[in-house]
Amino acid sequence: MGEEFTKLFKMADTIMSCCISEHEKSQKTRSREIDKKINRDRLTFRRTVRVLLLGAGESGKSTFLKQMRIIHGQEFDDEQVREYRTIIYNNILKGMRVLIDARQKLNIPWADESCAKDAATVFDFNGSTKLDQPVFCDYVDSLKKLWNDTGIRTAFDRRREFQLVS
Ligand SMILES: Nc1nc2c(ncn2[C@@H]2O[C@H](COP(=O)(O)OP(=O)(O)OP(=O)(O)O)[C@@H](O)[C@H]2O)c(=O)[nH]1
Ligand SMILES: [Mg+2]
Repeated sequence: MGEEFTKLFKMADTIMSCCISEHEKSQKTRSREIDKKINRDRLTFRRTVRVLLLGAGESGKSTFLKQMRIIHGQEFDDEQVREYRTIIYNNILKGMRVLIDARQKLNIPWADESCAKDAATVFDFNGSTKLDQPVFCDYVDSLKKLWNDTGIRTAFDRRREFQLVS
C-alpha cells in the first residue's frame, strides 16, 4: 500500500512539474513577443518623420495634409467616406454662414431681397444636430439660392478681407 502511494505521489509530481514548465514556457514566449513589439515600435518611432506645419490662417496647412493623405495614404473605407460627408456638409453650411455674415458686414446688397429668409434658415442651423443626408437636404434649396445671389458671390470674391474657413 505504502509503495503504491509513493508511485502515485511521484506520478502526480511529474504531472505538476510538466504543467508548471508548460506555463513558464508560454509566459516566456509571451514576454519575448512583447519585447519584439517594443523593439518594432521603437524602430517605427525613430523612423517617423515629424513635420511642424506653420502658416497664417487660410494659408493651406489642412489642404496640404489632405493632399498628402490622398496621394500617399490609405484608401478611405465606407465608414470614413460617411464621416467625411458629414464634415463636407458642415463646411458648406459654416462657409455659407460666414459669407452671409460678411455680406452684411461689408454692406453688400442682396440681388434678390427674398434671400434674407434663406439666410435666416441657414443661420438657424443648430450646430449640435448631426448633419446626415436628410438634415442637409433641408438646406440645399436655400444654399443653392444664396450661392446664386450676386450679394453672396461678391462677398466670396472679397474673401481675402475675412477668414472663410476656421
Ligand atoms: N489656389 C490654391 N488654393 C489653396 C491651396 N491650398 C489651399 N488652398 C485654399 O485655401 C483655403 C484655405 O486652406 P486651408 O488648408 O483650410 O488653410 P489652413 O492653413 O488650414 O487654415 P487654418 O486652419 O484656418 O489655419 C481653402 O479654400 C483651400 O482650398 C493651393 O495650393 N492653391
Ligand atoms: Mg486648417
